[in-house]
Amino acid sequence: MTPAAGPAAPAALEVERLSFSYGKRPALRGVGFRVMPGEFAVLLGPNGAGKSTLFSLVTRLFDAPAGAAVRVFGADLRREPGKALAALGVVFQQPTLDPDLSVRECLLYHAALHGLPGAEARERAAHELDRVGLGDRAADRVRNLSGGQRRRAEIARALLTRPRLLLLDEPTVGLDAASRSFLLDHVRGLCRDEGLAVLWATHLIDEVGEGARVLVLRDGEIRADGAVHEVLAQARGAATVAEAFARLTAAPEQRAPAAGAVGRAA
Ligand SMILES: Nc1ncnc2c1ncn2[C@@H]1O[C@H](COP(=O)(O)OP(=O)(O)OP(=O)(O)O)[C@@H](O)[C@H]1O
Repeated sequence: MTPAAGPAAPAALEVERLSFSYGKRPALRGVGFRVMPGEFAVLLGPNGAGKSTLFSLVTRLFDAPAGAAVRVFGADLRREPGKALAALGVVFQQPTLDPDLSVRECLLYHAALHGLPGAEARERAAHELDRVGLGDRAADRVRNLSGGQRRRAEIARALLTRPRLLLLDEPTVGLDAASRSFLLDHVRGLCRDEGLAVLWATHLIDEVGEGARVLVLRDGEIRADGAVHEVLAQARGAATVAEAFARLTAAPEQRAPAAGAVGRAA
């Protein structure tokens, strides 16, 4: 499915003038961007760029400072937090499943916290676990699952409440190639087939697939924003995403001057 929104439809996520500091250390500086329904948006940034801080603000773990705006499907996070957060699913960077519970129990507990009636919760849990290939592991304790299986269970859990916007903070860290590609395919399929909007934070360039929207974040600033070909152009005509990322995230003294003086990276 292509992004289904017409011109009047609100963005799934709209962030404006978002700044945040830990004490005197700025982590985000005037960040602004949108993610549209059905869009797979990759928030690409090196360690310390501000990705997790951004997630903490969008999920309201931290309050955004006055002057900033975060809207989820048009609902302002500060004025209508219940409405904004109801549309949101999140997979945090640190795993949050209880290792002593079974996979099914983890999902049902989450569903109960969100007020889903028992029968519906059981049906949705079974459906989501099937979709990530864990239907036959529902009764297993989380501690007996591999890292990749735990991530899949976390995604199944995040989808129980049928969010229209899913945030994933470096969901593939520590996973092997097969597990990474399974997760990417599953989530991209949800964007394409169900119109889910996704913000996928990573520092792994190869997770930017075809058709992705790319937001490059460094030192708390958006350095580039657009489709892959637009980001290559914004990086002074880079040939690859890797080259664009290297240029856009280089320290100031390493940035080559514009106007043709730049050679192609290997
Ligand atoms: N709780 C905190 N207290 C103080 N400084 C923090 C805190 N959390 C993050 N920072 C700082 O804020 C900046 C942004 O960090 P953040 O964790 O948001 O980046 P990130 O892009 O998620 O990095 P990574 O890829 O390493 O997880 C960094 O300079 C970091 O040291």
